[in-house]
Amino acid sequence: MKTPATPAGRVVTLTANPSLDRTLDLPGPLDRGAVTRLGRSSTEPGGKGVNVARAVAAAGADVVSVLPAPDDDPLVRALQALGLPLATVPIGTPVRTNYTLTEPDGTTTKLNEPGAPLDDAALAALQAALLEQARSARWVVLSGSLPPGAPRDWYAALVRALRGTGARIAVDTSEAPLLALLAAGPDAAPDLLKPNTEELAQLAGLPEAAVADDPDAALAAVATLHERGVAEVLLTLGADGAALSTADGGLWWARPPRVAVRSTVGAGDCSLAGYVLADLAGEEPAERLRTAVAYGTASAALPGSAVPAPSQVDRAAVTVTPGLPGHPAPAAAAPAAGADTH
Ligand SMILES: O=P(O)(O)OC[C@@]1(O)O[C@H](CO)[C@@H](O)[C@@H]1O
Repeated sequence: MKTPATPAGRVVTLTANPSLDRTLDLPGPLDRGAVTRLGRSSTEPGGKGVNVARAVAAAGADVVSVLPAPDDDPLVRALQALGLPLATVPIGTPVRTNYTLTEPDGTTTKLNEPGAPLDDAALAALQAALLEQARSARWVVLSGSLPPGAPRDWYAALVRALRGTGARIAVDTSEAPLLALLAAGPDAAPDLLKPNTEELAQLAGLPEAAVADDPDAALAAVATLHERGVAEVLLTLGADGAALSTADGGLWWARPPRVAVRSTVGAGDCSLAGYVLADLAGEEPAERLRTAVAYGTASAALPGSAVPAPSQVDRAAVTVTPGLPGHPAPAAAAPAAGADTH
């Protein structure tokens, strides 16, 4: 496995619903109804696109994070302190706070607020800021839930508007915005979609276990995404790593090493960042997948929403094989390395 070249090209991320991520470390299993004395707690800038941007920036690549927030919001100040290039659209409502409860065995519980509502003017300003930044981009990453006020098919409208820029488009979302995106037709299909098994099941109209436990069902659901115009599907599989399926028939599975999981929050975002970084470095699909899983694994070993530096990412420890040989069911109970439940 050769050392990847330096990533070349600009990445733009959109986080329409950013967050401050407040992580509460529980001393034991969550005791519902009781008073718990907390150990460490911390607050980090978050939101899926923000996490992708932070990981891309940590790798030294050119990135800008587009998001709505008041100019003096703690999220903006935290990202400025990290030196992350920002294109913010000012709004009047503070950024939401999302809560993460982590238990000593790695179990992670997320409590996400709905987010600051965006009116039509804010949505138009956000789209304009995105298109302006995307003009010089190799990749545009649209990530996370949509805030109150955004139409559920907004990502579809953005993909259509972005097509003229020539940038490759990745989308990572769930529930209604995901369903609306895939229902919108091939002209709204992103180049890359990053579902986890829960999101793939939402798309297939099946319970999660039906695709998580049955590779044939998962592959059938992925095939329908290609039929709807999605070129590449990066399917994150939690403890089992990830699979990459390409519209020209390529299929690989990457298995992570086992590591002690601190927090799975942001592991999927870091996987997506790794994939994009490898693409910017000119890597072939199987190596893009390897890098994605290495980044997701490194993220899961870090606390809260922390993103890994390249020195913490071990690509050589990830095994990539064609197809889905001996595909085991993802661990249902205990989260493990690379787990992507959030
Ligand atoms: O509510 P959404 O937008 O679906 O997800 C938001 C969020 O859970 O995603 C990130 C982890 O992927 C966190 O930084 C953030 O709190």
